[in-house]
Amino acid sequence: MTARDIGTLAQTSNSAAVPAAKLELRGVGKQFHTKRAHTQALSGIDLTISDGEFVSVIGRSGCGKTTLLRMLAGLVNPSQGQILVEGRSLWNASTVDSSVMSQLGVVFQEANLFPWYSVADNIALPMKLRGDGKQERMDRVHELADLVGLSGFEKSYPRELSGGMRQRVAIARALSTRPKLLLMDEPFGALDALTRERMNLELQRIALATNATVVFVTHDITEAVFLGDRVVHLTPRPGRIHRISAVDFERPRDIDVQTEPGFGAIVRDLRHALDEEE
Ligand SMILES: Nc1ncnc2c1ncn2[C@@H]1O[C@H](COP(=O)(O)OP(=O)(O)OP(=O)(O)O)[C@@H](O)[C@H]1O
Repeated sequence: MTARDIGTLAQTSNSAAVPAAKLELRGVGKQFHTKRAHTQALSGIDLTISDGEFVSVIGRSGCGKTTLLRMLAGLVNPSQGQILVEGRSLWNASTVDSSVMSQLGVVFQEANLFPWYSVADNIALPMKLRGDGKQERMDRVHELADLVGLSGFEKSYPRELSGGMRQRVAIARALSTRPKLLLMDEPFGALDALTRERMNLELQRIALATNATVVFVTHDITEAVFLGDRVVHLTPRPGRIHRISAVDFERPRDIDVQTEPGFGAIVRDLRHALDEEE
């Protein structure tokens, strides 16, 4: 057992055998103070996410979805509460624990690729930055290109790819260091409906193949329900968890699951809950 395992076990309530949750938020809140406004972006967020779980986050504009994800990604420090990744604190006051950070992969709405790097070099960049050798990087690039359906495009440049392909490069890059936790903020928001549907299927396949734990922010209720094991609905001012809906359909899910009455009922409930906020 490593020192880290011991630390993880020590921080669980039952040190006998219960492993720490993959991700745990305890009383997390965030205020922003600017010259013009004090905003309570999030308040009292309690959420426990288990290993391999896919959690979608939805809510109206301004309810704190991106702030939540940015805190999980180590980009914004919480004003209150604690974020634990496998029992280890991500933030120590305003300082982020880089050893916890290395377990995370992040994908934003924009693919944010380096235009002068090939697909392979974009995918391998996080590995290069942490000092992995060239052969290891090349092997991993081919493995990932295959996983995200980009085999044969390794030497292409971002400008030669479609929007969906660029997003797949971004996903491959985020997966390159084998993160245990994948954080995605509206990754398919800029794509057309059909491409988005295909990307949903791809992402589900990738999440199952890698057993990654995923936190996925979206405005799209159908996408949230299709992908999620649970859907967290945030309400604004301040951003709080309004409710959490479980989605129990078996995986892998086919797009046709969306026509099942049970699926429609979950979507309808969430839509009504969002409408009631008006
Ligand atoms: N850096 C910042 N400085 C000041 N206020 C901020 C900052 N970032 C976010 N906020 C405020 O915090 C609140 C939550 O913003 P956030 O971007 O997290 O919401 P969101 O749910 O992701 O919105 P959208 O769906 O429109 O992307 C908003 O009121 C926003 O104005």
